[in-house]
Amino acid sequence: MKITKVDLAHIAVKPEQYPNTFLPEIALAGRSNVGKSSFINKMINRKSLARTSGQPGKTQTLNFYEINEKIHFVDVPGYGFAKVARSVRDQWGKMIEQFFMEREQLKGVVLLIDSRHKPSKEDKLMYDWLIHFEIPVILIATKCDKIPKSKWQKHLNIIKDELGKREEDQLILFSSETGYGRETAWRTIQKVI
Ligand SMILES: Nc1nc2c(ncn2[C@@H]2O[C@H](COP(=O)(O)OP(=O)(O)OP(=O)(O)O)[C@@H](O)[C@H]2O)c(=O)[nH]1
Repeated sequence: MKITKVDLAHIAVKPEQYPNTFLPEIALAGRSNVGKSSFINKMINRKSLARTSGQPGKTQTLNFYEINEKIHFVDVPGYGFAKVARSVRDQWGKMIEQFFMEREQLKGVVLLIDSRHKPSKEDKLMYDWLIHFEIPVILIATKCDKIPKSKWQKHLNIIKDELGKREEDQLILFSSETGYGRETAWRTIQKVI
């Protein structure tokens, strides 16, 4: 996928602030620190449009990135970060749920899982929740450069088994360091939209 234009087009915390366009939207969800911002940056070939850091829990709003004037990536706050106050987490939960359930332009959710670890309880809840609400889901196993290639299949199998992955859902190994999986991820996203 050739990227010609990217803008951080909108930042929203409530529906009145969602962009007033009909572009198809793909949301990015995952545990805090899973590599969501790095995934976005790699997909759009930018070093740091989406902010990355070693500091979990920094994305607190719905961030709409407009790509090639054709699609929005929507970065949502990561879940499972204990240091964020409970009241704030509850607010994020409501904001994300409302967006996922009510937004007509939303065509699917990319759910990022750290390829090194077993999916967490929250990863499983999120996956089941998306299936329950019939939202198409693409699974991305992040940071695969951190495990030896000989163990990739084993780690993929663990993710599949732990999540109870459905046959029809794609599970794609990805590295923001090397760009591995980028083309497959774009192809899959284009199919979903
Ligand atoms: N080696 C390696 N490190 C990665 C990769 N993706 C992300 N990281 C590192 O993991 C850390 C977290 O990455 P972010 O992209 O900021 O994670 P995030 O999910 O956006 O974090 P939140 O905003 O807290 O939700 C950073 O130190 C990244 O450099 C990857 O594919 N390979």
